[in-house]
Amino acid sequence: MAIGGREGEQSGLLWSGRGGIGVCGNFWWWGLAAVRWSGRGGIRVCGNFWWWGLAAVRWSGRGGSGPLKGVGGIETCEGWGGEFRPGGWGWQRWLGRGRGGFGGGGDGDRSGAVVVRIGGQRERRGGRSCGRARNPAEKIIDLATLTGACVVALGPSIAGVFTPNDALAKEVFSASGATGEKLWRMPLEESYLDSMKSGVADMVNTGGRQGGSITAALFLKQKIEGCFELFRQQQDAQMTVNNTTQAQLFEELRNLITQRNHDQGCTACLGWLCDLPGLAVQPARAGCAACQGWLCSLPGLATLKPIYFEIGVAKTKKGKARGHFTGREKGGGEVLGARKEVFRNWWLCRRWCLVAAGRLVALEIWGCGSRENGDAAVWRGMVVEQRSGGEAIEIDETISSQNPHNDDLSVVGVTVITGYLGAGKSTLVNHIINSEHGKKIAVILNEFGEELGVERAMINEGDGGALVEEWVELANGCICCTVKHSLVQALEQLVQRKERLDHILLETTGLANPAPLASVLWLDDQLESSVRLDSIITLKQRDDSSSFPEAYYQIAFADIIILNKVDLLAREQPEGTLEDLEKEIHKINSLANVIHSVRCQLDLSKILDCHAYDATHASHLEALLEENQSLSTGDLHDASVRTLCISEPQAMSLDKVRIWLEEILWDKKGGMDVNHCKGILNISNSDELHTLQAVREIYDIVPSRAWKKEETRMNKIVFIGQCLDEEILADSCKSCKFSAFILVAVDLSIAMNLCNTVVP
Ligand SMILES: Nc1nc2c(ncn2[C@@H]2O[C@H](COP(=O)(O)OP(=O)(O)OP(=O)(O)O)[C@@H](O)[C@H]2O)c(=O)[nH]1
Repeated sequence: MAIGGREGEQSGLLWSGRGGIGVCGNFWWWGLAAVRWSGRGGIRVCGNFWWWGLAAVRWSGRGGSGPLKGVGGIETCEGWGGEFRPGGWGWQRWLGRGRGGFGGGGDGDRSGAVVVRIGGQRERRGGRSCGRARNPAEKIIDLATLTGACVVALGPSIAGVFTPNDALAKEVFSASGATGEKLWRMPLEESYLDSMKSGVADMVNTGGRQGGSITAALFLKQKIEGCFELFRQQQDAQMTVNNTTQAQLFEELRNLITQRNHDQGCTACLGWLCDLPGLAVQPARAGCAACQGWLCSLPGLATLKPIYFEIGVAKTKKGKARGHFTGREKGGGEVLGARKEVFRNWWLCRRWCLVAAGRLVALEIWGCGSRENGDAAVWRGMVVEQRSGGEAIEIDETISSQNPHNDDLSVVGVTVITGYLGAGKSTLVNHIINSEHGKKIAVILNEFGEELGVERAMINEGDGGALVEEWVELANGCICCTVKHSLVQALEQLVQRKERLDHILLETTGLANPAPLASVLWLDDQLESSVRLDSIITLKQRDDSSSFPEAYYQIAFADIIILNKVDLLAREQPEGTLEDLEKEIHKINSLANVIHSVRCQLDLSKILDCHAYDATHASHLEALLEENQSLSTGDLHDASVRTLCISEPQAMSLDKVRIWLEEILWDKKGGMDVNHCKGILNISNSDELHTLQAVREIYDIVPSRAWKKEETRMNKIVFIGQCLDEEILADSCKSCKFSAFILVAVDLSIAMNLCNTVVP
């Protein structure tokens, strides 16, 4: 995107690309071999500058005397991408959308807008603080995969170019002519913006499948425009700090850190971004520059209070100062278990990304976690590092602030009740609310418009309706697609009630696919959300034919399957039918607990408070995996949904497991489509058994308990999905074995050639 410069100003060029933890963290740590599909833009930019040596980068933004022309900005999207947050995908889970999405929509990569936006601002700030480049970058080239839609349109060898600026297009095309890189100019069809209207965010981040790369580009354009004008106005006001010495700047940062009011920032940045001069593009109360209020207005996300986290500073052999993860809480004890892993990974990622930027930089580490006493907390540490290898300064003020919203941390379990048409969902809801359990239960019903009120009428809520604390009807669409936002709002209202609920039942339509619901409800423990996904229950009856794909998915994602109407089965086909049905279910999902019932009359302890997605629930998971030891693996190339179990005795590297899983879950390695996945892992250098859970592309690996002495340490993973290939899974799994050697491969890209050719 080109941003028009001021009169008389020499223009700078900013290369921008999105990076996330799956990308940059692994990338810098494990080498380029770990590059993920998503976020490659960031990698391209990193790669260019890394290849030539960071010393070559001139942050003046005008080429200067360095061999590279331009400025590289790898912006790491926190909050909206979820990738940088402790716990990995937690934020996305809440948002319930794809990678990097921060408007209300399905696809990711649009966070490039924020990348470009903040990147542009930071470059300006970087220039200012170094006292060199007073001009901002006037041209920005954002390298983005645009969710891959451009590859669908143009194939793998031609890159699409979107810009409203003909001069910049000409420049880029002349560079492409010189380098032999193939580019094709794509239209920015403004009328497509109509498909991106949102009732929740300022716009959705995707217009759907059609014209996917165009709507992605429009989204970027939309977000960038206006921002720079605002920034320019602010910059004028802030020029006074241009000549600030570095010592003053440290002081300035230190003051900002200690003085700011964290209640003003959102949980994406806790005011860090919005308070820094030049980054506050809008008032903090409306959200900071990182999320524009989108994250902080979501339920459950504005409930964290910050505390301080210790970062050590050491000198490298070359005398360069570098911060390092100490594993200690400031003034407190050791950070343990899941949090330690989470923070360590996050730290690695953040450190590398920002140090790689090679300028005066504030390194920051923060994240969400539970303290042992149950308080919600955000951990924060900060190191300010000098650009050219000078002394590092550790800022050691402890930051603490009270959180007014976080008095009650009890979490309400949500049971999703799904099942094909007429399978008995309402019968089960009826049974639950009419049973003796002493719980305050709310029911969320999802109905299509024409059925409005019918479902509710069919449920007998006792005399005067006293048995149900709250009814919420989500009409006019299926909960897994069109009314997902209403679901979030409904949950928010329910958990904010004065009187706490004990449980929420969510009855879907017969055609719902539970996967998107799981991604909305399955939250990170660290996020301290007020709701948690307790389990997905699927009602199954004999007549649910396998020819209905929804019925397949409902079984594949289920934690509990109620084989209902067994009275009819016994009456109509007494011999062997029940066993056959059970076998059929187990072929699809051998991890689910199958319960037989007549009119859903069953023991509630088997279906409520199952904690199927909790990190602490390892024993149940282990038992399930034990039963799956002898799974049949025949007939594996069949496209139907089925279960496959692989095991590997040797310890695995956690980072490699993540890379491996992401290739399977995100990139669909070997054409496999994994719906659901559970496992226990033997992680190298750890005495704890780790559990793995995945629903679609969302996954979680957490340490669960210490390995027992008498136990044989083992990795065992069960996959449920389509086109599963045991050979590919087992072979590729071997690549996760812990090894001290790392292969680093360097990928030269289109961006690399262009970067050296485009004259800013
Ligand atoms: N014989 C028999 N009938 C049952 C059983 N369970 C439910 N039914 C009946 O099956 C019919 C459908 O049950 P519902 O609970 O309404 O099923 P549902 O899944 O909510 O249906 P939809 O919302 O239309 O998808 C009702 O007439 C129930 O009385 C059972 O175990 N045996």
